[in-house]
Amino acid sequence: MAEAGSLPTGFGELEVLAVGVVLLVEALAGLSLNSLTVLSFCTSPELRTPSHLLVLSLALADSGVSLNTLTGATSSLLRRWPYGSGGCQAHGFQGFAAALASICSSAAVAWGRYHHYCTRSRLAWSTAGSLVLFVWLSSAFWAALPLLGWGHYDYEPLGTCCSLGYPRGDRNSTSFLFIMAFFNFLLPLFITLTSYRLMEQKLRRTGPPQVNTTLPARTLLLGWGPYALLHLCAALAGTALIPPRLQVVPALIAKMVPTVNAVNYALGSGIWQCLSLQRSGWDSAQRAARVLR
Ligand SMILES: CC1=C(/C=C/C(C)=C/C=C/C(C)=C/C=O)C(C)(C)CCC1
Repeated sequence: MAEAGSLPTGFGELEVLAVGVVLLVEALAGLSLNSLTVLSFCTSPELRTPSHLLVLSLALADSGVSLNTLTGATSSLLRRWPYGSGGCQAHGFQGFAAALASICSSAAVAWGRYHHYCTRSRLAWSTAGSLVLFVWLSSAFWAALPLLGWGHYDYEPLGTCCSLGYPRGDRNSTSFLFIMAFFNFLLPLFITLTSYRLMEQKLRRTGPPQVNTTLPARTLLLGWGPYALLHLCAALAGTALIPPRLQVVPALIAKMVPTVNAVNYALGSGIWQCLSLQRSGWDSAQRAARVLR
């Protein structure tokens, strides 16, 4: 990690500043859009349905990713990590748990939509609730393992954020990477792809589908795939051949996912519209009250 006030090796002054600014923009966009989604749920009773519960879980996970990004942005702008090694472990755990919850919640939303459009039965509260509980417990479980010695958390190349450390070429971290990636990336990606593919086939007969069936899987693949690729390269060949500047890119791409998700899921399923409809409802009620006074 960089000493206080000095630049991390491989980075210039302007680059550290640029990464800090990009992280700040990503964090603020992700936090504000996902807070809007959470606010819509709190204020609109019509959104309190089992399928929307899955979207709420995704918005909460994405808010967690954005909050983690905000910490990374502020320390990048400070050019040092001010919270010590305990803070690094806590930051790594929080960001990784939120990232896994986001990936798995996307798969849960995809399955929920498949259930909604392709089966005749309604999604029950107990099913949606158990799914959300499972997603969060499983994410916390996988994110706790590096704290317990399987895998590890470490500083990212810039030295101002912490995340899952690269495999060190030993069996411990390599086995963690492959098993974790199977359950938390490949499996959710498969569920997402299959659910939307089946939905497309079914809905093609009844007209164009009402939801975007390609963007969620693409977001998972393009948003989190570079992280997976970087760690895979590190496991197979080490990081000596990957320039530090290139190692920062997957994190910058992944931290854009909360914003893309908020726009796709909330806008696509009319969640923010509920908020604006309710506002206009309040406005007209207030206007009516003023007329009556
Ligand atoms: C290695 C690896 C992954 C790593 C994810 C990480 C390291 C996420 C960290 C996210 C953070 C810190 C977000 C903060 O805002 C994935 C994508 C699960 C896919 C499988 C391989």
